[in-house]
Amino acid sequence: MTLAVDVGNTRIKAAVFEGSTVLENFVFEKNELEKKITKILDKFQNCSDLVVASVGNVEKQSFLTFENQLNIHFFTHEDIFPFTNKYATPKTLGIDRMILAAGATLQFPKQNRLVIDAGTCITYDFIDENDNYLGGAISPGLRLRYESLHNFTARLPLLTLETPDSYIGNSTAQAIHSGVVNGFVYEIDGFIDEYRANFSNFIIILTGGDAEFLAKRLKNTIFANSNFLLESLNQTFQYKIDND
Ligand SMILES: Nc1ncnc2c1ncn2[C@@H]1O[C@H](COP(=O)(O)OP(=O)(O)OP(=O)(O)O)[C@@H](O)[C@H]1O
Ligand SMILES: CC(C)(CO)[C@@H](O)C(=O)NCCC(=O)O
Ligand SMILES: [K+]
Repeated sequence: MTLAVDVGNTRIKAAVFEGSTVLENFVFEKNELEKKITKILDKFQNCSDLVVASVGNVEKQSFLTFENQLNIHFFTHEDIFPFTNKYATPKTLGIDRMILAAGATLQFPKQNRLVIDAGTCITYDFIDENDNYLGGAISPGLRLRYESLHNFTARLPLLTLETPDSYIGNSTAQAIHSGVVNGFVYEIDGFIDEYRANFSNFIIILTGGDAEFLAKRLKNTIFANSNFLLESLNQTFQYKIDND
């Protein structure tokens, strides 16, 4: 059994895997890390490996208390990945994006792949059919958009996610919901159209905290898998064991 842990910018997500099957999913805050992992390992005593991808400010040291219980693998740029990294600044590429790209490469061999992760930030990652990771885009996520409108203005209230009535927002609240939600959807549909115009034979993977909300609203029909990062972590770890 493997415990996969994804330390995002907002919260932590984890899953226990038996082979490629998820036994249970967990979501928690950074200050609960040690307590929650202790509880998970109490429940799943057959866990032999703990694998981590962290883009938050949680470092490897935070997991060392579990070192006598199981093997810990904290993914870094030094690991072996199933794609060729063509990013001009490979060392600054987020480890979450590398894991997503690895998962896409392993799960969908020999085709063009676009991974869209709608989390704190929206990230776009493109891996071509020859397994070259080319890059993509980073933009503010849904909640970040609501918060920035409020934080950087005097008069805009802090709202929480709501489906707008129309693209023509007829009040401050509706104008904000339209700007944030419709803007978000138009952005993603726009990117997908651009990729479709330039590449054939490609698959889109949509994941992240806002994936399900988003999937229903896109003009392009794509399948959402909120667990894709955790599944990819588990798979990339297996790939590492097989290829190291
Ligand atoms: N309980 C929740 N807490 C925070 N965000 C949530 C929650 N439920 C849904 N969301 C949505 O999820 C988005 C954040 O996504 P996610 O949880 O994947 O981010 P994250 O933990 O920072 O991970 P990453 O850094 O990998 O994006 C927010 O834009 C928000 O709209
Ligand atoms: C973009 C985020 C914040 C998304 O989680 C993360 O992947 C990150 O911190 N990336 C570093 C910059 C880059 O990927 O080029
Ligand atoms: K993200």
